[in-house]
Amino acid sequence: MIRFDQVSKRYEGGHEALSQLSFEVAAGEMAFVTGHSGAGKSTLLKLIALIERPSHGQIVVEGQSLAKVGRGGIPKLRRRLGMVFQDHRLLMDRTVFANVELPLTIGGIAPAERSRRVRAALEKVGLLAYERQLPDSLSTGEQQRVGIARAIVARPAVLIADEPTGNLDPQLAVEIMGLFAEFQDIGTTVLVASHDLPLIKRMHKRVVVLDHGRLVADIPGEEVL
Ligand SMILES: Nc1ncnc2c1ncn2[C@@H]1O[C@H](COP(=O)(O)OP(=O)(O)OP(=O)(O)O)[C@@H](O)[C@H]1O
Repeated sequence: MIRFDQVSKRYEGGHEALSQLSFEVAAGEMAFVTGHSGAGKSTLLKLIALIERPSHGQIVVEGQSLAKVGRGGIPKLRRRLGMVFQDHRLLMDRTVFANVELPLTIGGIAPAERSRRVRAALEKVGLLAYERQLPDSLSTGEQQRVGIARAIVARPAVLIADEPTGNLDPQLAVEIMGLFAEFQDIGTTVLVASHDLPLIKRMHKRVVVLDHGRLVADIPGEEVL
């Protein structure tokens, strides 16, 4: 679960990127965050991942108040959190397998278990045949799927994604969103930032709308037509 309680964020020297934001995404729920460019979508996700800290208010992830997580506790929190970025941030000099394996290596998982889980994650995103390749030899969409495999390999309770389909063709974008919905089906809490309204509408999931850092609408999935 993810809970924001009266959260505001002001960047140093900047205006307020988020203003008194309150909402909750229940465990096992999937929701989209949308809004214009600069509305605060990325900021919201960065606060969940502790890439940024709020100026005011409280954020709780999986029952843990983030204000109580110090620098030293960040890796532990991130182990329960899968993160997908638009630019996927893969290590280009490592194989697909090694990229996906990374969170498990950091998490101290034994090699045999790591291999099993990496292959399961690659199979899930349809890339098992590419495990020995370098990311450069893959298409943009395939690289994005490697990023998703890396985000889910440690079976996080919460999956957050920032514009995960931003540079993909429409067909592939639909497939990627379908993958996120599958993770929700197995109990993962999923929060996806996207400005692709036609795609969001196809998914029939809850939509939280931001406008200049404020929550201006919260539409339940069954009302998303
Ligand atoms: N590191 C930063 N320092 C100062 N201001 C920032 C910083 N990051 C974001 N902002 C500002 O905060 C506001 C919200 O930005 P944010 O990136 O969260 O919006 P967004 O909805 O994700 O936009 P986009 O769709 O263009 O990615 C914007 O006005 C942006 O200029």
